[in-house]
Amino acid sequence: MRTIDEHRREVTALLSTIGAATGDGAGASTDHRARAGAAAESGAEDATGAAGSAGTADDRAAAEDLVVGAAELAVHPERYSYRILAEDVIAPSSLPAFDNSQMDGYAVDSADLASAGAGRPVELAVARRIAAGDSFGTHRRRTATPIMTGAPVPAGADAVVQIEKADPPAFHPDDATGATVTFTERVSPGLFVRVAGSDVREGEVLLPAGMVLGPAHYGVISGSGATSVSVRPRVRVLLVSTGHEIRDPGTALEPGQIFDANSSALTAALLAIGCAVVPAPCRSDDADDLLALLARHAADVDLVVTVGGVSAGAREVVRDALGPLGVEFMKVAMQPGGPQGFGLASLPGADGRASVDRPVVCLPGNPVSALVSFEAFLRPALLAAAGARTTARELRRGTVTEAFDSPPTHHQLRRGLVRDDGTLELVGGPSSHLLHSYAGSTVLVHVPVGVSSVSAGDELDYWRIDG
Ligand SMILES: Nc1nc2c(c(=O)[nH]1)N[C@H]1C(S)=C(S)[C@@H](COP(=O)(O)OP(=O)(O)OC[C@H]3O[C@@H](n4cnc5c(N)ncnc54)[C@H](O)[C@@H]3O)O[C@H]1N2
Ligand code: MOO
Repeated sequence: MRTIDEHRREVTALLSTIGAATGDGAGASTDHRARAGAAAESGAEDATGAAGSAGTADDRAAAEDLVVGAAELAVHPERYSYRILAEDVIAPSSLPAFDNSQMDGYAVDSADLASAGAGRPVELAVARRIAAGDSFGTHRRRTATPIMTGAPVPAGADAVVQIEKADPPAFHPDDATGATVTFTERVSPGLFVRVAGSDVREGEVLLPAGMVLGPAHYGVISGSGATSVSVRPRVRVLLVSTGHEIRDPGTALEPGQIFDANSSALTAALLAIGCAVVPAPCRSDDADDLLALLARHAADVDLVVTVGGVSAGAREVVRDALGPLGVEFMKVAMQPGGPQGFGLASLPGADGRASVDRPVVCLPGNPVSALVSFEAFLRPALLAAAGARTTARELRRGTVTEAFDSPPTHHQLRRGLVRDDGTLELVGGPSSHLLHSYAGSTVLVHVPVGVSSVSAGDELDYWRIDG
């Protein structure tokens, strides 16, 4: 039996072949594949070796150009979710681009206020007002220049005094003549001046390759004046949930049949990390039916994920169909999610076309097992394959609120919630059919191998699953 870490490493190594292994070119558009070296370049674990085994991957684009702008984001939101930078973005300009005021107030030369203090007011003549958007002005000594937040600090001024600290503590009207203002505090040079380049300098790395783009990233891209960035193509996943008992929600069930939960759950999980998903359930336990389904779709995807049909039943459609084609099945010392399979499979082509090699990952069919397996293996491996800088969820430690048993031969992943006081509350039992309990959870709590009982107050690792 293998450990969670061993299995994750092997699945990660397999998925690092995405692009390289799909070297037949069938159905591939050149701008839609990750290149062979992509995962290796981004530091994916064990990415060497397996990558580069097929020669035609280099002619596939490793990146797509993504136009960045509010209108595009609003009109095509699907293009912008979970995009991963293909290369470093270099800052085309400094941020801020020029020295500007952090406050509404008066730009001054700090030397003019050197003698100011309580009972020692310094009175300055009020100069012409500068607003945000005005061009660079010049500041004369022994004056105070009214300046608004974001306006360029005029040459000759080196500090800004907030309007609240001035006397009077409000701006004079535009048309006031001969106005003066009084200050009773010294100021240090640089006070409330946002210096050009203090956030990022022109030519520096604005965002590194592998960054997953979110609101602040899109903002800083636009704020620096860039209009597009280079992102990784989405990894295309064929999702095959299996079982002759599963039916589409909305249809009538015969006795013994159940609605398909896994297709929706795994599609959502894959979309959430930026994959393009082709859901194609196989409602049959016949290996030939599954192979025919794979033949129809495999050439158009980078990865096949199956769900169900991997345990020890009399007919296990996934084992039966894919075992002979190169997929290995094994048990991981994890509960739920014990039975697993993966491998590079030589899949039949449609309509007599040549077979295609595709990485295949086989998850167990119990819905909680499938989602936990996604969390433990598929998610990190796919993120590495897609070139993400961070592939692992952040591990935290928390104190559990109740005692429970755990199988000492297995890692156990229990579902739970983090209470307001930071303690961990378990949700539902350990069984892998309890999908409703999973839906009410925000964390997975890890009980390591070797632990047979946990007491209230014990500390365990956990990670969030709600983001
Ligand atoms: N004799 C043994 N039996 C089982 C073992 C074992 O080691 N020896 N392992 C158990 C464990 S652990 C798991 S997990 C499951 C894995 O089974 P399969 O991957 O073969 O999955 P299925 O048998 O197809 O389904 C299991 C369970 O989940 C339900 N299911 C399947 N697909 C869906 C779906 N799309 N939506 C909702 N529910 C689904 C299915 O009806 C079954 O109840 O095997 C144990 N057995
Ligand atoms: O290990 Mo299974 O995945 O409990 O249901």
